[in-house]
Amino acid sequence: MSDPNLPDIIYTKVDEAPELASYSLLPIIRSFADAAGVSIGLKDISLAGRILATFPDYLSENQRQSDDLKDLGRIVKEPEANVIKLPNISASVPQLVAAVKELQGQGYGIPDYPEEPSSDEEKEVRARYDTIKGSAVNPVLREGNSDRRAAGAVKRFAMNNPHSMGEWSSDSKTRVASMSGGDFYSNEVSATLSAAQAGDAKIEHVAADGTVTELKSGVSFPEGTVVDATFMSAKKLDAFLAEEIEKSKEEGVLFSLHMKATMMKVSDPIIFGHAVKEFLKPVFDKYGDELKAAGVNPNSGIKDMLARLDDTGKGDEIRAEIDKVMSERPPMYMVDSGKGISNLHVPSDVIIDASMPAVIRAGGKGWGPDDGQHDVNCVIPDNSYAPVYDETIKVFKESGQLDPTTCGTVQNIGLMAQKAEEYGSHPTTFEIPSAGKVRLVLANGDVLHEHEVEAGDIWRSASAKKAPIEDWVKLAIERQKAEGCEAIFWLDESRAHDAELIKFVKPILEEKGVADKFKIMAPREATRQTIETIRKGKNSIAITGNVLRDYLTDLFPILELGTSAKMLSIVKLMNGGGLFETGAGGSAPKHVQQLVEENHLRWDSLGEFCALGESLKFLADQRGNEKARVLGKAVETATQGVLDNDRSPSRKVGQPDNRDSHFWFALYWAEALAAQTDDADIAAHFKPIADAMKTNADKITQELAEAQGSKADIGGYYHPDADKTAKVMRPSATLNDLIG
Ligand SMILES: NC(=O)C1=CN([C@@H]2O[C@H](COP(=O)(O)OP(=O)(O)OC[C@H]3O[C@@H](n4cnc5c(N)ncnc54)[C@H](OP(=O)(O)O)[C@@H]3O)[C@@H](O)[C@H]2O)C=CC1
Ligand SMILES: O=C(O)CCC(=O)C(=O)O
Ligand SMILES: [Mg+2]
Repeated sequence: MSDPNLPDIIYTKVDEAPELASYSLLPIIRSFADAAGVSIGLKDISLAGRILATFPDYLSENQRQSDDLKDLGRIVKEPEANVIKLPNISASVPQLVAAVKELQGQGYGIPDYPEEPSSDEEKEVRARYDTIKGSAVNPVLREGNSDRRAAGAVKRFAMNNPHSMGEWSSDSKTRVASMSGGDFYSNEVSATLSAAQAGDAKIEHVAADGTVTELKSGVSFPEGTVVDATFMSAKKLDAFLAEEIEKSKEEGVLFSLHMKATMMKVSDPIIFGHAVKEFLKPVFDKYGDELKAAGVNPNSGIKDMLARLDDTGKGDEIRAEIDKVMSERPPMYMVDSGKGISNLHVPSDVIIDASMPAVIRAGGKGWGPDDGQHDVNCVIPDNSYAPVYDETIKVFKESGQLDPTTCGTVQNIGLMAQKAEEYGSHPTTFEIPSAGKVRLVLANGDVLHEHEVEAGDIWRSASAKKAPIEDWVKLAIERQKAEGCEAIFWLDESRAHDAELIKFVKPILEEKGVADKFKIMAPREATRQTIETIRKGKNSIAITGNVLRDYLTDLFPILELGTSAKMLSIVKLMNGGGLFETGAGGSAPKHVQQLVEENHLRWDSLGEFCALGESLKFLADQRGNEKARVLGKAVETATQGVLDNDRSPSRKVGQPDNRDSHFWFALYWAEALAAQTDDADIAAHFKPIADAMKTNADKITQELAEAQGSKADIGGYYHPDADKTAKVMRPSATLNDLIG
């Protein structure tokens, strides 16, 4: 083994709801694994943890913490890697700023986040914070492509216990709006590099007067890399937004914007900022200078803007103007209508992968400022992937919503390894300072791509390396072979990047003699075809690029299972290790609020159970650890037990929650271990534990129930107090004794 100190399995410390759940679940996992000699390590990839690890020079000795993300980034490249990754916060600027403030309040002397860095020191601090911002963990850990699907048992359970689905009617006014040109889709160019073109490339801006400014150098492109470049025109974006705001009003629907400001951390907050400015245009026209002087950055949303109004010296006047403009605008899609939090308040509140499926599942309805449900104009400016939602909505209007009791399932094989596609585009995305050209110059001096741009345009280059692309096609072939069902490469031959990928895909399929088993279809056509397939009760495999991986693994699970939390999410690391992600959803901030207010945690850990089972099985296969196999098989039985006996958490206070589901999981796990005959020692160890858990089941669930109903103090949001949180999340003394 390359690293003798590597634990058998590494679990991850994260944020928000999944981290709260870990306080209860991880002690159970550790105690069971320990009995079978399987070691479980822990690495901190939480937002707060990453901030502290980035600023050791600002902290006292005992406050410092190791850079676990860096360690993990190394570990996932080792063949023995076996990591269970829970979802962490991909922080928007407001989230990052809030986390910094909380840590400062706890006595950590870290610097403020410089919104507009001017001195060298501020620029250095800002550069460090920029490494923490947005999707900063996944691109590092995902050194493999993605395989996401619902386990058979989970899908069967959903068919027998369907979630509610809103009804779609053919006269719904809900629709998707995208730009008619000038977007990333229409400006994209792409090429695959030859050996002569490989090496370190650079990106340059050439101003109208010929001045050349280097935007980025040392962008490493090995031979065979697919290199794209594209831009979104700021002018066309603004005109489009203005038109859609007007149209929403005329059509009597809610205005909504769906972006991925967290994962697409450079481009999407800028697009979000354009929407804020356009929606409040009269305010910015009138008070632009004052707002700028007060540090208002539209990319951070209306909430941040409101908080800074008093610093303008014209707080009341501007507030009145905002209210006036809002009353003239179409009603906005709300995040929390009760608290007046709109779609444009915080860039990370409405995240497209979760938000669009929610609208679609609800029959095309969103919440308006009047606390009522209405049809929505779903604005998704770029056309690269918007057609998926547009077509889903069209199909549902034509022939109704899906029936979860009969529909088949959509699995996904997603290209994401080694920062493929948009994941690697953050350092090569720029808001253009002045009109001119942007060009991408290769190591040999070739100008590979060039665009005429104007000030404010958003230019970006993304790339995908050859080895990950080939690995992705092979993974798709394996999966199709295992399932024998329809398999579609969601690639659009009229899109530059996709056309390059198709040049890789076709020869591999031919060479392996499986070309007849696969279709290649543009996202819109693939959406229709796939929905038709699953409507007939059959299954389909969607083989997609990185962004569609993200979108589809929320969209279809939310329609089929009611949530993406129940997905099995496996990343076969390219160097041989395994990364087992828990579910396909996020970190559910709403769930934390509920815990703090009424001590009920509705987070469903089914994703964690599935990942644990896979991780243990992988340990057994990879290293011949037969005790891990015994543990892993029993995890599957326990997961089935949680489903069969309806032990998943409920949404309402006073009913069993996340902690109850962990107790039942532990009981079923112990029973399965006691009952198995592959390892007598393990059976003997767990027999008394299983018996004691069963005998005390009433007492334990009683103790858990008594904890609910009042406020819970966990001593922080981004950096909760470990002792307080453990106390809240482990309220049953009887269970704690049994776990030991
Ligand atoms: N690191 C990662 O892999 C990912 C991180 N994120 C991050 O997570 C944060 C929140 O993202 P958001 O888009 O709101 O998505 P979430 O998936 O956290 O939340 C959307 C909704 O999904 C439901 N949900 C998700 N997971 C579970 C679960 N385990 N049990 C029960 N219900 C669940 C909840 O619905 P309800 O409230 O109706 O119960 C929740 O409110 C952001 O910071 C984002 O960047 C997002 C995706 C992946
Ligand atoms: O990397 C991110 O920020 C989000 C990832 C995500 O949503 C997903 O993988 O489903
Ligand atoms: Mg996602």
